[in-house]
Amino acid sequence: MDLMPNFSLVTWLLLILFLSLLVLYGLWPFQTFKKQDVPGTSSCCSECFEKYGKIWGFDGRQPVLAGLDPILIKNILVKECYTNFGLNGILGSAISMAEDEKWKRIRTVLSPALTSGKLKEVNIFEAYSMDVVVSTSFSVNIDSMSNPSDPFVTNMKKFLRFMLFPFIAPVLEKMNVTLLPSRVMDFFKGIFLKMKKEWENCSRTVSPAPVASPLHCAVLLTLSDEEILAQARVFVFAGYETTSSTLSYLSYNLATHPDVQQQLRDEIDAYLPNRVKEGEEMLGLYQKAGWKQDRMEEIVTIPKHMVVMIPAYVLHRDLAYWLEQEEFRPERTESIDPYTFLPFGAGPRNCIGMRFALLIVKVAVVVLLQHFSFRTFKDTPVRIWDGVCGVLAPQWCTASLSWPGSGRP
Ligand code: HEM
Repeated sequence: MDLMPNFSLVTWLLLILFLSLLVLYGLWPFQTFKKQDVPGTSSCCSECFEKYGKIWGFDGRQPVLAGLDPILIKNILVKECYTNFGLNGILGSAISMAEDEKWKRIRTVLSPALTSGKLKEVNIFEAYSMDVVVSTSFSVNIDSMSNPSDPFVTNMKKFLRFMLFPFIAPVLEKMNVTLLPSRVMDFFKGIFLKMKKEWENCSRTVSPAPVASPLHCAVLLTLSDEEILAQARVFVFAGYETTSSTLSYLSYNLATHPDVQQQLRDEIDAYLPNRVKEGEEMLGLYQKAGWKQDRMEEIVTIPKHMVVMIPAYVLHRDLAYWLEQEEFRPERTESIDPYTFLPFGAGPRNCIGMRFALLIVKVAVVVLLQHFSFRTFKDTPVRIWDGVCGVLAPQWCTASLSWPGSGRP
């Protein structure tokens, strides 16, 4: 008796194709973490945590290892200097995408432009995030609040709508495709070429230049046109959303904590009775909460090219490191372990714009509090954070964020 069904050749081929795809995408990719006994999206055990510390994996075609252990974080961010996921095309030369020697060269050129000394020369008084970041990246002054239809503002918004899909980047690379709208990119290129001419003229005639733009310095140094343009774009991209959301969250916290707001205003009035002064260290945000560091008992081998993620949101709420981690407590000013508090990353590839961002935020808050008060109104939500961490640490991110074996309630 013939046990094989009487399928046509095409049906057999489709069946084989289906089974191969199932193995390739549905079964085989989910072995990476299981093989190493690392807790993954498909497995969870407190013994694994005790064995390796706070790490877990997201299985799939592109396995992603996530970790909260300060030793692991230090190794990745400092010792094994990592690279970000890549992008091709016009952003391929941006500092945040560049790798190895190319990154070193670009970082060396840009870093001096963002030292505290240089930042003092930048006019940031009209600033809020977009205006400041655009003026420092492209040396173009915009007033996005009064002129929302300014071509620079509209193109900026289109540019910022663009989302990054790290896992398809290699495919796009091969196809030489970029996700950024070319019309928007051409707009920025036009502005850049115009500005470059002015910078070159001004560097020959006036010294120092009227605007202390990082890109001005770059023009004077060694980057190619394509590289300078990529940095301008990425500065806007990296600097706008981050500083504006920091300001939004800060104003929310000040509105919901009127006592803290009053204290801050009193300090501002005491230090700056008449005018705004830049660069004062006024806002300390977190403190180390007297935690005992867990040690990784066993070594996990991280295969080459595996994506490693450090979920800062979860790290900054881990009860092992922070007391009352959900509370806005600006008086947390004690020394902080650099690897459990990573608002600007750590190591050689940390945020190059950190000082600049802090300056923008501090000056904005000082000016605002000298003139206004932040208040809640009846629809202001009491909690705005719920729901994020379940995505980042699915199995262990419970309401109390306590980890197996973390030693804290
Ligand atoms: C509150 C505001 C900001 C926050 C929270 C922030 C945060 C960060 C973090 C966490 C990283 C490291 C990312 C990683 O580890 O891969 C980073 C990198 C970077 N940031 Fe910021 N940033 C802010 C503002 C800015 C500003 C204003 C600029 C531009 C002037 C900027 C430019 C960059 C660049 C170019 C990198 C990549 C550096 C490299 O790869 O060498 N950031 N930022």
